[in-house]
Amino acid sequence: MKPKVVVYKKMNAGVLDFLRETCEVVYFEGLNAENYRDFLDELKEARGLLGSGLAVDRELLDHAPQLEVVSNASVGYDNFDIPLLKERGIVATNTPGVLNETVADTILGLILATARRIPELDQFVKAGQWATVLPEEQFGVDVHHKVLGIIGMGGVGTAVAKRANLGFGMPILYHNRTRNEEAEKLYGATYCTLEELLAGSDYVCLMTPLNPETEKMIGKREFALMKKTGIFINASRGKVIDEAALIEALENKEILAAGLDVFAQEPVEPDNPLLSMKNVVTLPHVGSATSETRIKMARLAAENLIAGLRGGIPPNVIH
Ligand SMILES: NC(=O)C1=CN([C@@H]2O[C@H](COP(=O)(O)OP(=O)(O)OC[C@H]3O[C@@H](n4cnc5c(N)ncnc54)[C@H](OP(=O)(O)O)[C@@H]3O)[C@@H](O)[C@H]2O)C=CC1
Ligand SMILES: O=CC(=O)O
Repeated sequence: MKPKVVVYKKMNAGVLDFLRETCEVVYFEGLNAENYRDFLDELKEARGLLGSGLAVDRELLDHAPQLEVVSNASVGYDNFDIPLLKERGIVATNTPGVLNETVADTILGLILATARRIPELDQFVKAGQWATVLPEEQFGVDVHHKVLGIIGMGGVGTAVAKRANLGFGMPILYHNRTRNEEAEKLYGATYCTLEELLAGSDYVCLMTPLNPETEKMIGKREFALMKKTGIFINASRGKVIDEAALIEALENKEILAAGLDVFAQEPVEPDNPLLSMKNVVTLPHVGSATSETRIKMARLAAENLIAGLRGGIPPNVIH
């Protein structure tokens, strides 16, 4: 008998067919108030769960007594209660690697858009306000050859360093808990403390996972350490920063601008002060959102799920 798996996120048809070769798939294109009860009912006999973003915690797991594998179609797994999954012997997996280049493209887009004020000037032109040669107050700042600090030089961080260093001639500072020799050798990245990075960078790019150790790791003290001309970029998770402290730093002109793909609450509340700041460029958590990359992530998530259900060690098991 094929193992029953529940997919709770819109999936590419080819990936669903691939899953159906070995599994009985119950498919929810998305979860909402109407179908959530049915979803919980389906979990009763599910041996696998595949999607992203849903809190896989005690409340959910209590509805899923047969669960063997939870597979995220994302690299971040802050939605998983890892200690509880371990306690229950449930294998957890994610999708690192396949999205690095796409997310790095998005981050370079945020850096350029913020520094050169592209969305703001786009609005200015479209509103018919371009009447004369632009005054200096509307100029941007250079990106090329400025110092980029990367907090979290992992898969995505290294792909950002490659673009910034080889393409834009940017010297790279980075901070991790451990050294990244590849980034040092290939992109001349210099390892430093968090404080040295914040004080020495023109652009600070945050790319760590969200976990109890990193939650609010960037707050009032850290923004105060940045240059007044510094630009802050976050594509990790909104809760890795103290969002109120970022708002304050921008309001008090302690930093110049910010580019954000992620927020403490998603979708972001319409009255969040960040949304009314001209010097803040926002995206709706789309770091990896190209069709090509999302298919690769879905396929990898499906492969992880199947490997786990077969009793093997999936390629991307979370330890
Ligand atoms: N906006 C989007 O669409 C996307 C967001 N993400 C987010 O970005 C995160 C990173 O992705 P990815 O690069 O693939 O992950 P990796 O695991 O490859 O890299 C994470 C890096 O963060 C460092 N790190 C972890 N903990 C700390 C800490 N306490 N202090 C300093 N550095 C730390 C790690 O180094 P070390 O262990 O040595 O400290 C590592 O270099 C994901 O977990 C996800 O939350 C990822 C992809 C897309
Ligand atoms: O946010 C996206 C991810 O893959 O993590």
